[in-house]
Amino acid sequence: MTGIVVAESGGGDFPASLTKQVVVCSIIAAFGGLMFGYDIGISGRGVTSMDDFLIKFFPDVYVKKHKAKEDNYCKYDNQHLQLFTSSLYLAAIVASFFASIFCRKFGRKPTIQIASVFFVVGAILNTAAQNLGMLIAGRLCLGAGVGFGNQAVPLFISEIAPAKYRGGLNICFQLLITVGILLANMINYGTSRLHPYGWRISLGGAAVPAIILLIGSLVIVETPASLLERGKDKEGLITLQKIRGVDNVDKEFQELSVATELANRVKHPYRDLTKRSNRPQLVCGTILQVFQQFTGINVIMFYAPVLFQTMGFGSDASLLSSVVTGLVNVLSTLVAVFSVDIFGRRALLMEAAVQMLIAQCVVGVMLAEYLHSTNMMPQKYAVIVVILVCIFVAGFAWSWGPLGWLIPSEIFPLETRNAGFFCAVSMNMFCTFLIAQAFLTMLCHMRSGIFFFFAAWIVIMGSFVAIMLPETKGIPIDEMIEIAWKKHWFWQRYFKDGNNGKEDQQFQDKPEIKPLD
Ligand SMILES: OC[C@H]1O[C@](O)(CO)[C@@H](O)[C@@H]1O
Repeated sequence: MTGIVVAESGGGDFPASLTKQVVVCSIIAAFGGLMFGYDIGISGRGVTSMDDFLIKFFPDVYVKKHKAKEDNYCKYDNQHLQLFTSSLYLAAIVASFFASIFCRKFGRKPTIQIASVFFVVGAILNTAAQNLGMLIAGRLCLGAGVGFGNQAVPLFISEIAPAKYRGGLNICFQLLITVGILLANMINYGTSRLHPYGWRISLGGAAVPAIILLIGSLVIVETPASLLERGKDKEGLITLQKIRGVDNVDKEFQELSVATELANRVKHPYRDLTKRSNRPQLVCGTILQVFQQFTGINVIMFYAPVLFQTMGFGSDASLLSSVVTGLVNVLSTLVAVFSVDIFGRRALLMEAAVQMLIAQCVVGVMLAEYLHSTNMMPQKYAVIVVILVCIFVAGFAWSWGPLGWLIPSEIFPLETRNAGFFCAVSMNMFCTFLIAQAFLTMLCHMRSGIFFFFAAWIVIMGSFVAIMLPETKGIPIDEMIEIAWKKHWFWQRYFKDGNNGKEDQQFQDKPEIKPLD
């Protein structure tokens, strides 16, 4: 299996202008992120708090919700309801494994096309759903789309972007995820008044970006790296000239060829990944995804309306509050686009950890205080909780959200980058599934204590970053081992053998690249 091939700038003297081709192709591909975000926003934050939807598919929850005496914390504790949200992530884990193989064998473009077909079918099944089976089948299709999309889109964008713009473009994937969540929240707000089929419009809305992605994916280019990886050198050169907008791309093409050649020498990247010298990147890359999810962000993303209703808000106020947090999410992710290369990764992650910790603890205390005694939070305190939730979401959105994807994409050496990135993506999906499946039950049993549970995780992750995570800002990817890992007080011991930590002879000599005629 070959590795991801992302051209490095080396001296940064490749043609670096952002051409129309790159911008258009990136925007089209990023619709994969928008689809992912829309699916996140539509399920937990919307249709599951709509009565018409509950009556049709989850009548038990509907009855419980409207029982005056029912304990607020347990109103929505229903395994089927949670399965509706979390089934998507199970499908995504399985799909992303197959997607990683498909992506290497057939290219990024067909992988994105398959993702969009899954998205369209899933949206149709969900809109037309007559029973729970059909609903879950639709979610599974959407999950398969997420698996294929999330594996291919970040790769696709990274591989066509000029090195200088890769960081910013990479975060645009997360930015579109947040836009998708917000759009879904706004649509939910409108459709919740359309009885009895508003929820069908919400679920059907997913078909619009899916169709745009499907049509758009027919016109995007294949990445030069993927073409080279599959032996189509001439096509790779022509595509590179096309996306850079100049004829002279020799230097970048040469480096790309060297990188491909090196990556192609690795026959078992998954086995390689377990080697001692790859352990630091594997540990940090995957644990960041665990941490990203255990901030508790998806409690807000999936269940904010449920949470706000738990505090005594009406349905409308709950959905509106979700729109507000969704907007904060988008705007704060924009902050990350511009600040990540100025303040660095560690500073953003640590600052946000403190911010999120304070917000979680105060919300926990307020819920414990007011919901315990009255089963209904006074309005002015509920508003404070919404503001605290916004502070929490802002912290997440300019740190753990985008950096959870960016850091794993920049710390692995080329030859294990594909395998390493797959581990990170599937870990993200797995932890998202865990939270989606368990949250409502946890809320019922742990009550306001759930906020302290996530607060404890935030202490752990903040400490991990402070002690264990090297700074990667501004370091060229191919110098990451020398500058970031070998100088780190702890991780340096993994690179003691003096050959860049690579134990194989295969990496000792650089391949010679034959010129193309
Ligand atoms: O913006 C919040 C969203 O971002 C993600 O963490 C993906 O990076 C999702 O799991 C979450 O719902």
